[in-house]
Formats: sequence, C-alpha cells, structure tokens
Amino acid sequence: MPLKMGVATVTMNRPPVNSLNTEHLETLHRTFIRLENEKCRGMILTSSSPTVFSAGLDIREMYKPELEKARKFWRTLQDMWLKLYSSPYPTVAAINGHAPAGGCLLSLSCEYRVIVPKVRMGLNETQLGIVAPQWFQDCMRNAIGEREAEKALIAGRMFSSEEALKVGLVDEIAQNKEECIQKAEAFLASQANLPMLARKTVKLGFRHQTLSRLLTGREADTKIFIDYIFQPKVQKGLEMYLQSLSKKAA
Ligand SMILES: CCCCCCCCCCC/C=C/C(=O)SCCNC(=O)CCNC(=O)[C@H](O)C(C)(C)COP(=O)(O)OP(=O)(O)OC[C@H]1O[C@@H](n2cnc3c(N)ncnc32)[C@H](O)[C@@H]1OP(=O)(O)O
Repeated sequence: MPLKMGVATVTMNRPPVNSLNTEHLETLHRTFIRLENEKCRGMILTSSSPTVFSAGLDIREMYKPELEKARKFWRTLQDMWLKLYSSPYPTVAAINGHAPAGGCLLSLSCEYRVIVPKVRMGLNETQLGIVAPQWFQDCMRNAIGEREAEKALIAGRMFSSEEALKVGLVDEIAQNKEECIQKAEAFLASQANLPMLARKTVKLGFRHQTLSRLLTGREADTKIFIDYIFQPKVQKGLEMYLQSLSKKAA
C-alpha cells in the first residue's frame, strides 16, 4: 500500500478474481483502519488483475458453510463496509476490470468511480437466485437514484462501462488502468485543498442514514443472511452457479 503525498493506492491481490473471502475482507478492513489512523489524504482502490476488479463475495464462503464461519464471514463484510463507507478521507475506485455484486459494492462505497472500457459492473445477485442486502441496495440507490436502482436490482443488471457512465454508476471512463489511476489522482487532487473536517462532515451527513440502517440492525442483518443462505434451494442454486463457473474454466 504505497502512500504518495499522503494518498494510498490499495491494490487487491487475491488471484484469480479477487473474490472476497473472510481473510481478504479482514485484510481490507485492517487496511482501512490503518489509513484512517495514519491520517491518509485519499485512497485509490484498484486490483492487480488485468481483467477483474473483484468478482464479489467468495461464493465458496456461502456454499455449505459451517454456521459460525458463515456468521464470521458476514460480520467481517459488515465491518469492512462500515469502515470504507464512512472513511474520513476521500476515496476513489479505479475499476480496472469486471465488478459484479460485492465487487460493485466496493466501488459504490467509494466516493468517485473511474472505469476502463469493455468491462461489466452491477449488483447481479437476483440473477444468481440470491438477494442483494438492503445496504447493497442503498449504495446503488445513493449512486443512481431510486428508479434506476429499482430497475437494475430487480433485473440483477450488469452494466457495460458505457452504460454505467450513462446512468451515473461511474463518473468517468479511462482508456486503460494507467489513465484510470491518473483520473483517480486528479479527483483526489481536486479535493486536497478542501478543509478536511468540513468535507468529512458533509460526506458523513450524506451517508449517515445508510450507515445507521446497518449499524442499528447488524445482528438482524446477519440473521437474514444466515436464514437465507441456509435454505436448501439457495444452496442448490449456489452449487449450480459454482459448477457453471468451473465448467467455463474447463
Ligand atoms: C430480504 C433480503 C434477503 C437478503 C439475503 C442475503 C442473501 C445473500 C446475499 C449475498 C450477496 C452476494 C454478493 C456477491 O458478491 S455473490 C458473488 C457474485 N459474483 C459473481 O456472480 C461473479 C462470478 N464470476 C464471474 O462472473 C467471473 O469469474 C468474472 C467475470 C468475475 C471473471 O471471469 P474470468 O473468465 O476471468 O474468470 P473465471 O470465471 O474463469 O473464474 C476463475 C476462477 O474463479 C472462480 N470464481 C469466480 N468468481 C468467483 C466468486 N465470486 N466466488 C468464488 N469463486 C469464484 C471460478 O469458479 C474459477 O475457479 P476455478 O478456476 O477453480 O474453476
């Protein structure tokens, strides 16, 4: 995590697709805590993969899990998200590859998004027979508005880079990763002279409702997750999805 002029670039590096398992989520969470403690001036979140930003939650964490491990997985996701979404420093996602579901959530949790061409992003959970939790949905709604979010979430729509720009899911398209980082740096530079306390206060004001909805209902949210994924038909769906992903690789 290099810090250049107080700006950190956090590069996710969990091959092959940066899927988010408990360990990876813990690493991200620790990183965001450290950045806050070190009074970082801005953060760029990106990926070491040339084609994938993050494939979202690691489906193997939800497929036939042990109960306690599944609980820990979900709580760690909540912890990571709460830290990122409420970060006092400015955040940019340099989306240099596909960003489905939890990968899209990561980018939506940043303040500004730059994407490369010819990749897809969105909350596709419905298409997998699972449901994007309320706080995932809130993040989408906060980015693109009620009507577009409702349509996108019901359909589990994956947006192309161009569609994402048009609907406001991202702020800019860059030609490649290098330009993506340059544009991310330019956004952070544009924020650098703003009084930090005022900036942070306004950001948290906008995000407060979404954050407190989860903060006040964390246990209930965990229970909803557990009850949902332990349903036999959901497990069957996850099994089939995992098989389809593996078949694709074969
Ligand atoms: C009333 C309210 C109720 C609420 C209830 C809540 C219920 C649960 C909520 C859960 C929310 C879930 C969020 C998620 O994030 S689920 C994950 C969704 N992700 C996806 O659908 C993406 C799947 N992956 C892909 O589409 C492609 O892999 C991708 C486009 C990202 C990259 O393609 P590429 O061709 O480069 O790579 P491969 O597909 O060949 O994959 C390589 C290997 O990686 C494995 N893989 C891929 N994605 C995942 C994943 N998300 N988890 C685990 N493993 C993954 C894939 O199987 C390949 O593995 P093998 O090489 O071993 O075959």
